[in-house]
Amino acid sequence: MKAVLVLNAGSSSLKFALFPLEPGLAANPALSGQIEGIGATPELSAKEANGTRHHEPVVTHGEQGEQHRDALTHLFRWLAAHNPDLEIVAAGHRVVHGGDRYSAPVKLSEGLLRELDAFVPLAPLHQPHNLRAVRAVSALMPDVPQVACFDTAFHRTQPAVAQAFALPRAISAEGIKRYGFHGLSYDYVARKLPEVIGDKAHGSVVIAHLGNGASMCALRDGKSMASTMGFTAVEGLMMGTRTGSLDPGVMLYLMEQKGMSAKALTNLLYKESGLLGVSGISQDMRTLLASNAPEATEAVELFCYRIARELGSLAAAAGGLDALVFTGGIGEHAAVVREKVAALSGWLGITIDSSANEAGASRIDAADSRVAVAVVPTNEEGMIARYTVELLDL
Ligand SMILES: Nc1ncnc2c1ncn2[C@@H]1O[C@H](COP(=O)(O)OP(=O)(O)O)[C@@H](O)[C@H]1O
Ligand SMILES: CC(=O)OP(=O)(O)O
Ligand SMILES: [Mg+2]
Repeated sequence: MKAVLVLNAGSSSLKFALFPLEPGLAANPALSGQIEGIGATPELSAKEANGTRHHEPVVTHGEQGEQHRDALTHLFRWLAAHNPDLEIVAAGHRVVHGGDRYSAPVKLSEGLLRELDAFVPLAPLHQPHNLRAVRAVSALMPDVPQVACFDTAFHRTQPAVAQAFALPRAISAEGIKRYGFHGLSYDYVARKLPEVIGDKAHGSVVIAHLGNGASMCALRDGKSMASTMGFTAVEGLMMGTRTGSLDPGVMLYLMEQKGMSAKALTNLLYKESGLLGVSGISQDMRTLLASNAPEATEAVELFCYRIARELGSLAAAAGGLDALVFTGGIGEHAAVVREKVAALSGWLGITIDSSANEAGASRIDAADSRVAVAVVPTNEEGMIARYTVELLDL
């Protein structure tokens, strides 16, 4: 089987999928899964298209870089053992940051990798791991062409005003601007949307990608007009462990009055805040929804309130609101979150049908809702496979 391997490498996980190279490229992979717990007790879990599931431990050694390399080596051996006729013809990667220069996927080379290394400080939770996976594939399969698919690329259609900070020109000229992320997800959902909401997909739309990382995007005619994430993936919504937008004065105060270092602040903003920090219980929405603790309820309320606030702002950027779309692990599965956001957004013309919402339907707006409300499962891996095949002309 000739196949495209898709990799989405995170700090402690490596998500993978194999898309058979067939005419029209299958929307669903022959196999998908992840190695989780890299750095602790790594485990591979995978699911075949026919529903067969696999689980096994993974042994890794050494420092972080070597552990990721070991995890990939394990994955390649495992893939070959389970698919004796497998021929990986290309690898497509999620690379979170492509800066200002890349508004489309590109073929990877040594030179490009060095260029992308420069964005590591801008996306510390993602970029180093994304690039490490590319280098590991180069080392293990030097002849396989690789493609970088950027989370930032989809947002390069935004008007300049949506990408600007009110900073002195010299600083802005250095590339300190709003980039936006989760673009692979927005692109996939935007292409799927006409099937779900018809012509409204070409109007003013807001998509809420609510996963571990969470952001929202305003679109007009399927193109990004604005996003809640900015220079880094910490701006905007409250997330699993990230603060989202925070008065910069809080950071100055913590540095000047509390002597907090840049490293400690980075940890605070990226790893100790959000649902985890506010609840003091968990970063996982499922755990919080199942908890009776008032702190868990408060964290969920704040999460939904922030989404509703940003929805008003993005409707302004989109010049109105014809549709609201939920995606990502929370957006797709947490009916309570959708219900709460809708309840706060009645003023925009949003009313949802509670039973459709609880049943997990793809259209959840009530008959008298002016705004269409939809739930569209995202498929970042499928988008990467499609980009890779198109770019390499496979
Ligand atoms: N059935 C569910 N109900 C509520 N939340 C869910 C459900 N399934 C997944 N989630 C939440 O989705 C989030 C993870 O989203 P996902 O998009 O998978 O994350 P990632 O950004 O790591 O890809 C977690 O907070 C998880 O609790
Ligand atoms: C950009 C970003 O936040 O990604 P993730 O949701 O995978 O953390
Ligand atoms: Mg995600």
